[in-house]
Amino acid sequence: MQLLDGKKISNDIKNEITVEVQKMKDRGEKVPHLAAVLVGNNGASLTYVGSKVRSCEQIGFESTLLHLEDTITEEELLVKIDELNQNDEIDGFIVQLPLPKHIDEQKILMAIDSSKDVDGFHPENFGKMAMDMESFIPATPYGILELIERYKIETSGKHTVVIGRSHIVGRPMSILLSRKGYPGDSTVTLTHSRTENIAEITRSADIIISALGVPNFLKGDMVKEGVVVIDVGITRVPDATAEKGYVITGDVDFEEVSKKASFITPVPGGVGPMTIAMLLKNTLLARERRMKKQ
Ligand SMILES: Nc1nc(=O)c2c([nH]1)NC[C@@H]1CN(c3ccc(C(=O)N[C@@H](CCC(=O)O)C(=O)O)cc3)C=[N+]21
Repeated sequence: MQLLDGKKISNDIKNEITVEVQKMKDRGEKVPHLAAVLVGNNGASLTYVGSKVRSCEQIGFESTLLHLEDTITEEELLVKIDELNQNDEIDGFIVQLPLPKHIDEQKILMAIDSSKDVDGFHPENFGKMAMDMESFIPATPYGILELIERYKIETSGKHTVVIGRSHIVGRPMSILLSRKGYPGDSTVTLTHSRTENIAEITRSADIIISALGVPNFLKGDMVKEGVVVIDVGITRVPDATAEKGYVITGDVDFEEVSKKASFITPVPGGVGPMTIAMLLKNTLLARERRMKKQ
């Protein structure tokens, strides 16, 4: 069994981006600028947005954090988004999800200028991705593609089983791995909460990507020998003995499944850090594309 070391690969990618930023500086060009919009004080969201901003500083990007009260109205938030759309200093921005219940998430995502949508959540980017056109690929699926490539995992003709049909991970992942060329050409099965006999399906999988959010869902008897397992789950499970009062737990029973897997991601240290690295990569791409247009 070999670990798919997201921590290490994400650091490699950050170092590669740092080199590109330095070249931009040397040429006297503007460096990439990422803005993050955070509404309210959700604990996990604060952690993630914090590490996005810190990563920007590490690699030499400019960053702006727009931290808004959870009492903000949808209309007021739309005004903030339009300001970011218009602001020429900002190359890309994200609106951290989930949003408070009184705000229509779809309406907000639709308001983001697609050329600054470094999360790749706007339907224009989703459609372009599905049609192999230039777009922003959502950071988590993009990070999984990078892991597959950098560990040279064969995908052509393989049976890939995706668990979970979210717009952010499962659905785009199923499209990306069935595209022509590498890392694609997979025969993809997209499974979800209504899937019957899921263990029968996962047992026939060469590659399993689980983005369900149910701790320790995938057990040893649900996979075949030699399977490649990518665990996107990151649930905070309360644990009084843990330093922070919780442990981050994946969808995969690592203890059992790692005994049969050829490759497997750890949680934490797998897909999570890759998500952040690919958000930075998308921001670099946004800057480069904007510069070309000028
Ligand atoms: N607009 C938007 N874009 C997102 O990309 C987005 C979002 N909303 N909402 C929430 C999810 C989740 N997400 C993670 C990013 C990093 C880690 C990460 O670095 N995880 C570490 C552990 C971090 C910890 O201590 O919790 C790891 O797995 O090793 C996890 C999850 C981005 N998301």
